[in-house]
Amino acid sequence: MTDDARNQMEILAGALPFLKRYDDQIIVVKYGGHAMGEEAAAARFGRDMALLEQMGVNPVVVHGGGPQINAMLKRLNVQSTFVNGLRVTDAAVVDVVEMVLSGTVNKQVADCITRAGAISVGISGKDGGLIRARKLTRTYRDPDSNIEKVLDLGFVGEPEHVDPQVLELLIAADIVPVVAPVGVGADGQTYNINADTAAGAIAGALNASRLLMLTDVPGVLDAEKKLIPEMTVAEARAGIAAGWISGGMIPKIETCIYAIEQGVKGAVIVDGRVPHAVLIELFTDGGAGTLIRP
Ligand SMILES: Nc1ncnc2c1ncn2[C@@H]1O[C@H](COP(=O)(O)OP(=O)(O)O)[C@@H](O)[C@H]1O
Ligand SMILES: CC(=O)N[C@@H](CCC(=O)OP(=O)(O)O)C(=O)O
Repeated sequence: MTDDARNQMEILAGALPFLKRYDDQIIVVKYGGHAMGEEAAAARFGRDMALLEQMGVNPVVVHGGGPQINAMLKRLNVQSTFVNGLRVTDAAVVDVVEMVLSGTVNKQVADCITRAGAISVGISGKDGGLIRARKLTRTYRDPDSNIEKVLDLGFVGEPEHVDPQVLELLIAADIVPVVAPVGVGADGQTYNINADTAAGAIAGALNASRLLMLTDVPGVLDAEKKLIPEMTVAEARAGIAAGWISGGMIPKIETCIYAIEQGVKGAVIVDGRVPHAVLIELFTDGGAGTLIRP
């Protein structure tokens, strides 16, 4: 037997306790638009999801697509801005968001997993009554008048109710579900939901054992830009208040906190650019990225 073969078998044997831990468990993976990157990375992600399924773990993918939406808005000459990491979404923008997320991106992600040998089906939060949404209302304190005001982000939604039945049916049939973060209101209005928020709500409704947030940074970085391997909910909240956690990292951290409060056992922010980041996180002692804990 060669050294390579022996190493391979050692790695496989080392993964055994972790395989037992995650056997038949649901792992929700948020696959960010920035993490999708080039074709080779997407193919690798597809293979990792197919491998998890083969190992008896049940991955559920919730994807983003912020950069992909930006590119399409630019092509169509439609303007949009962000406030606290959320896209201000008017009627024209929501049409493009739905087209890109539920269309191109959703099908691409499911296809990567299917081509890697699993069966994957892409749906949006509008399918099977998965995500009923309501308009997101946020308040902020106006610095000039010091008065609390309502922030209107247009058709940005938040999950009001998640019915995981359609996902449970797919999981029971050994199909890997891929979800686009688009929801529908009681009145039929389509809402643009931040993908992190959607992933957290789905992880909570499915009682997932892990929520993994794949992005394009090594994890949460401190004020000196050093990776924080582990942080408490209180420390994360302090980082947002102090401002060294900002932009797109805010909905990510808030989602991790929400998921933990819903009973998800661990929420981790992982660098999706690192090859096999999900497998390293799940099947090694050291893990990867930043673990948020109660
Ligand atoms: N403390 C922090 N640690 C790491 N990233 C941060 C932090 N504060 C803000 N960010 C920003 O958050 C971004 C990740 O969020 P986002 O761009 O929305 O990712 P995704 O598209 O993967 O959801 C990083 O690229 C970084 O610019
Ligand atoms: C309300 C809101 O901001 N929605 C996001 C949905 C996509 C997303 O979250 O994509 P990433 O995970 O790649 O950032 C948006 O319009 O960009």
